[in-house]
Amino acid sequence: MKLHFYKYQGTGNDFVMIDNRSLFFPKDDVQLINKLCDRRFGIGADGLILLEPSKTADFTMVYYNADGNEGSMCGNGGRCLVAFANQLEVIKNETTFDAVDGLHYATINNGIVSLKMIDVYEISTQNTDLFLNTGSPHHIQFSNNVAAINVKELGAKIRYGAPYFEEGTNVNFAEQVSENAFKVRTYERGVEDETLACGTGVTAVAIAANSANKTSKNTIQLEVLGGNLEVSFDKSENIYTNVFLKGPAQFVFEGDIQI
Ligand SMILES: N[C@@H](CCC[C@H](N)C(=O)O)C(=O)O
Repeated sequence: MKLHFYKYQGTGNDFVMIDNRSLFFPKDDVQLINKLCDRRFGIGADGLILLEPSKTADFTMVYYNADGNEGSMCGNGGRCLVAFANQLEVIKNETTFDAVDGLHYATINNGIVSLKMIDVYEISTQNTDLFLNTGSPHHIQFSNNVAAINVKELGAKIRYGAPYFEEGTNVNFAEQVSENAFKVRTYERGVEDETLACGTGVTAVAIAANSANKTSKNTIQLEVLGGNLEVSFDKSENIYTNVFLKGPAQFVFEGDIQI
């Protein structure tokens, strides 16, 4: 059987997209999803996303990590899915869609997607590091030189270590470059490697930086290996609301693969 797919990327975080409005895709086939994401034996991607119907919104996002397992929220994947829904003419320039962490509002203008993320109520500290959930769990370590870090090695050590163990976390290393700008490198759970960008990760870094008084700004620029993202939010009594993740989301190619 041939499977028609679309490939998208957002600041180098790349995704296989499937139009699953007819619900034909075998969602429990972990091996198949893992193979489709494999960069040698498949299409190659950090994750796979199904666009499905929704009873309450314009569409539903179902996200799988490259290892084939269903993941938590993916910020860059969500932004790419909005661009995909726009390409399929499911939406125009504005949408609300369903995802694993609830409803998301988004807009798309000239390839730039702005995606509303969940509110953040809780930020915990572990020595000098921070942990918070922006739809996916994120550990954040601030550093003076992220270029010098072995992200795969140190990221894996933190991801599998206490207090995360098997369930794990994504791990972000962040370096402040100005009052409102940070460089970020991320180890992604489920990819089990460094990716070129992570949307929920840079969202977590922006909020953590504000919470740790590294910046008083509420619009933060994030430089990742695959490009630039922007995160903005409102803050009141240590609660972060109206959190938006903004940046490019681009169609790369489409094709058929034998499965
Ligand atoms: N790349 C994603 C994060 C994906 C979620 C993650 N790997 C997990 O399930 O923990 C993003 O852009 O947010």
